[in-house]
Amino acid sequence: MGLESVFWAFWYILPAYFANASPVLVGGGPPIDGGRKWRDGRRILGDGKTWRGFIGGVAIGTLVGVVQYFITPGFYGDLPTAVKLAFLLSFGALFGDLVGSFIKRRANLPRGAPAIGLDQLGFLISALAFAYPVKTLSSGQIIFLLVFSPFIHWGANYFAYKMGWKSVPW
Ligand SMILES: CC(C)=CCC/C(C)=C/CC/C(C)=C/CC/C(C)=C/COC[C@@H](COP(=O)(O)O)OC/C=C(\C)CC/C=C(\C)CC/C=C(\C)CCC=C(C)C
Ligand SMILES: Nc1ccn([C@@H]2O[C@H](COP(=O)(O)OP(=O)(O)OP(=O)(O)O)[C@@H](O)[C@H]2O)c(=O)n1
Ligand SMILES: [Mg+2]
Repeated sequence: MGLESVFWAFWYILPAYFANASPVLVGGGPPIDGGRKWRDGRRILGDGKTWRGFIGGVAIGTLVGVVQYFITPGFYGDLPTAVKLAFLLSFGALFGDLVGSFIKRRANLPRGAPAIGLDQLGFLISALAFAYPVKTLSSGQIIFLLVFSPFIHWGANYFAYKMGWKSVPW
């Protein structure tokens, strides 16, 4: 795959990356599940999934898309398309993150426990699925993102851990 095609794949997915990373810095406050438990007696989502993180992440991811529009207008077509795409990528990423936590809680994993695969790819697959109707990538670009995103995710988490933003490096 050409370098240019790799660049556009990252450019496309950037709002989802920002949406996923932002809650670490802007999250906190009341949890989305309101502290409620599922029928198995464990939390529905857990204290790691908050309204502030979710809404803040969607807002930051969407804003990133707007900034991207002004840098490369041709990539999106027009501003409403850029907003729609960035919103769907961001919402999709954080929705996928919630589904991941739901699955982790059902598997009896405590908040913050690593779930290899789910943690690195859940948000990405969900973001790609939500954004699909507006604009999508070639299958080669999607495979590229699926292969390389886990490394970037691990790198970003390690960085956030070293910065003291996260208590665990995953
Ligand atoms: C403006 C505000 C308030 C926040 C901006 C948030 C921010 C700093 C965004 C950076 C966006 C970005 C390009 C992130 C990397 C991509 C990515 C996949 C991030 C996934 O987020 C992981 C996140 C939460 O983990 P979770 O899925 O378990 O919930 O981890 C939090 C990480 C950060 C807040 C720090 C972001 C990291 C950097 C700015 C450094 C990035 C370092 C690398 C990409 C290292 C590359 C390493 C390799 C191996 C190539
Ligand atoms: N919707 C969200 C998502 C994340 N966060 C914040 O970002 C941190 C890291 O996110 P993540 O790794 O996804 O959560 P975990 O704490 O690991 O919880 P889980 O085991 O459910 O993944 C969380 O602890 C929380 O402080 C948040 O406030 N709201
Ligand atoms: Mg985690």
